[in-house]
Amino acid sequence: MAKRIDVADLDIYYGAFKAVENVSLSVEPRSVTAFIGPSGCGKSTVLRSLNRMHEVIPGAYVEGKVLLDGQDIYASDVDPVNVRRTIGMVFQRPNPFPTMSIYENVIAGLRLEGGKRRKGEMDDIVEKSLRGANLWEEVKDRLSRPGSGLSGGQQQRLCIARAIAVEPQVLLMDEPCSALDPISTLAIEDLIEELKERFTIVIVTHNMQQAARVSDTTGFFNLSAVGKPGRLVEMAPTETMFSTPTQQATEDYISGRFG
Ligand SMILES: Nc1ncnc2c1ncn2[C@@H]1O[C@H](COP(=O)(O)OP(=O)(O)OP(=O)(O)O)[C@@H](O)[C@H]1O
Repeated sequence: MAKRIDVADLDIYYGAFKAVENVSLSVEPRSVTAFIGPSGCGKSTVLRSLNRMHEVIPGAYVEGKVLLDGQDIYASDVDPVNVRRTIGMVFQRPNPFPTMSIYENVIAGLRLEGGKRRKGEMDDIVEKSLRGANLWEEVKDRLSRPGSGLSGGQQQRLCIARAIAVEPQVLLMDEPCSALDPISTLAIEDLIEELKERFTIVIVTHNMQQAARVSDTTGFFNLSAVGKPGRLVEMAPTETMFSTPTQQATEDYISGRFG
């Protein structure tokens, strides 16, 4: 079931360096939210703090709150591994496990969870996830071949299938199309449109047309100078952001005057 995210007064650090300051925002269930902004303003850092991936970097930590349907994901009794299962992530470069078959790639997350599942049940999950990622028709006759044998766009859809196989409630996507050609990019964008019926989606993108095409809400991040923390300047329905932003910096960025 898709869930909502509420972030309050979030500061994000890499050791002594405060990379992001004072972010508060909300993400509605079953919606697509895009984070845009110039390089280094902290989009990926904020994204990774939403499923506790940030803290895997030594010395990295956050202050503030991230709530998933009202539950603090940073509470002391919460297991970060569970958080990452509930809030899945797709990365910039497709990263299927190269020696694993397409089939094994899809169920890799389930295998990590342990527990016994019958072969028939696994087959169903593989088919459903690959269908969900719009990849089934292209790979159904070669499920036992290595995932690395697929095209870049297919590999990224395989990674999306792997992410949705564990039925997360939120899907975070960090520039999922930046390594893909335009046709594969459109395939992923169509897929995002379908996935939002089941998942809450947050996507970081450098491509403003992409943000305008796929998202319901857009957040614009910026930083006042190199070495200063990034901030969320403005967040609003995507149409509003691209037609009548309230902040000059947003207007300058979306009209291509900087970044
Ligand atoms: N592992 C790290 N260790 C230390 N500092 C980091 C690390 N990763 C990112 N940073 C710093 O945190 C700040 C925000 O980086 P981040 O990658 O989140 O920005 P971004 O907006 O996603 O940039 P881009 O669009 O270039 O990917 C930058 O100053 C960056 O140098």
